[in-house]
Formats: sequence, C-alpha cells, structure tokens
Amino acid sequence: MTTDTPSGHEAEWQELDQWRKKIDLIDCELTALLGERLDCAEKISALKSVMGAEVLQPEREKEVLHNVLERAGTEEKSRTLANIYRCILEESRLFQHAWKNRAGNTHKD
Ligand SMILES: O=C(O)C(=O)C[C@]1(C(=O)O)C=C[C@@H](O)C=C1
Repeated sequence: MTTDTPSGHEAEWQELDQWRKKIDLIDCELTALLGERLDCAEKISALKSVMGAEVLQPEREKEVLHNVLERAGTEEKSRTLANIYRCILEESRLFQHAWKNRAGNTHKD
C-alpha cells in the first residue's frame, strides 16, 4: 500500500484503483475526441469568416444540448452533462474567436 492511502479497506482501495484506471482510459479517449471536436470548430470558424457569420449560433447550441441530454439517461446526469456542455460550448466559441483573431492578424501582413 502506498503511504498516502490509509491502512485497512485493502479490497476497497484495490477496487478504487481499478475504477481510477478506467477513468484514465476514458480521459484518454475524451482528450482525443475533444481535440477532434476543436478541429471541427476551427474548420467551422474558417467557413464563418468567409460567410461573414457570427461565431455564436444560439439555435445550434440548443440543438447540441438537446442531442446530448436526450442520451443522458438520468435527471442527475442530465444536469451535470448540461453544465459540462455549457463549458464545452463556451470554450468552443473562445477557440473560434482566438482562431479568427489569429487569421485576421495573418491576413493584415
Ligand atoms: O455549429 C457551429 O456553428 C459552431 O460554431 C460549433 C459550436 C459547437 O461547438 O458545437 C460552437 C459555437 C456555436 O455557437 C455553435 C456550435
């Protein structure tokens, strides 16, 4: 047993460690998928620049949230996933604004 784990409950600590390993694997997949999601947001940002469209698309964000919550399963998960997705959408918008600013600066040169 490592020094930062209280003694006793060895079986529970072992099981907890298994769940943590599962979380690490999920985080690996999530990181790759969220990175891919940001790549899509970047492509959309480039298209919106050409089209003169706003980064913020409230109707589309409602649709994204709706799609996610439809698959949430329980009320508790729904609430938590809604919060997580609000953050994802906000960061996606910030990512697109940052891309726009970089692209704008490049075109000025
Ligand atoms: O679908 C778009 O227009 C996007 O820019 C993508 C996205 C998203 O991350 O899902 C981001 C910002 C918009 O407000 C809506 C949705």
